[in-house]
Amino acid sequence: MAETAARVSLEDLAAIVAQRAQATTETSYTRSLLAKGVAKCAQKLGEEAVETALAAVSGDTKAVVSEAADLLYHLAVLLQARGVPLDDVYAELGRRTGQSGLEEKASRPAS
Ligand SMILES: N=c1c2ncn([C@@H]3O[C@H](COP(=O)(O)OP(=O)(O)OP(=O)(O)O)[C@@H](O)[C@H]3O)c2ncn1[C@@H]1O[C@H](COP(=O)(O)O)[C@@H](O)[C@H]1O
Repeated sequence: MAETAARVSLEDLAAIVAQRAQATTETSYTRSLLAKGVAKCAQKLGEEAVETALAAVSGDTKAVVSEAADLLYHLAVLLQARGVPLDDVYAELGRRTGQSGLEEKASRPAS
């Protein structure tokens, strides 16, 4: 019988990325990506976002799951590269709870 892989949460992923940031570029994709700097990490995140969006409209549900996993991993790497704790993102999401997205949009300064 096939073994079921453990589930990995965003917190787990952030912890894995923080730990792999200490590895060598020879042994870790995470470390080698971080070594290329924030702009490269941001580019990878953008690519994965586009690939997730394309998968969503393609009708291939397995591809959506796979690309979304890539996207979350690259988000964790970008947050690590910028030194932004995942907890700060959670706090921001919490701050928005109870307010409709339409209210939030209306409260933004005019650009
Ligand atoms: N979740 C992931 C994960 N998702 C995607 N990827 C990598 O992200 C890359 C996706 O980018 P592409 O498809 O564009 O691949 P590519 O063309 O080779 O990428 P580039 O050369 O452009 O950087 C692939 O190399 C994937 O293997 C990941 N790499 C690592 N993790 C996690 O991080 C852990 C540590 O990995 P290492 O840092 O490599 O030890 C792993 O055990 C996983 O838990």
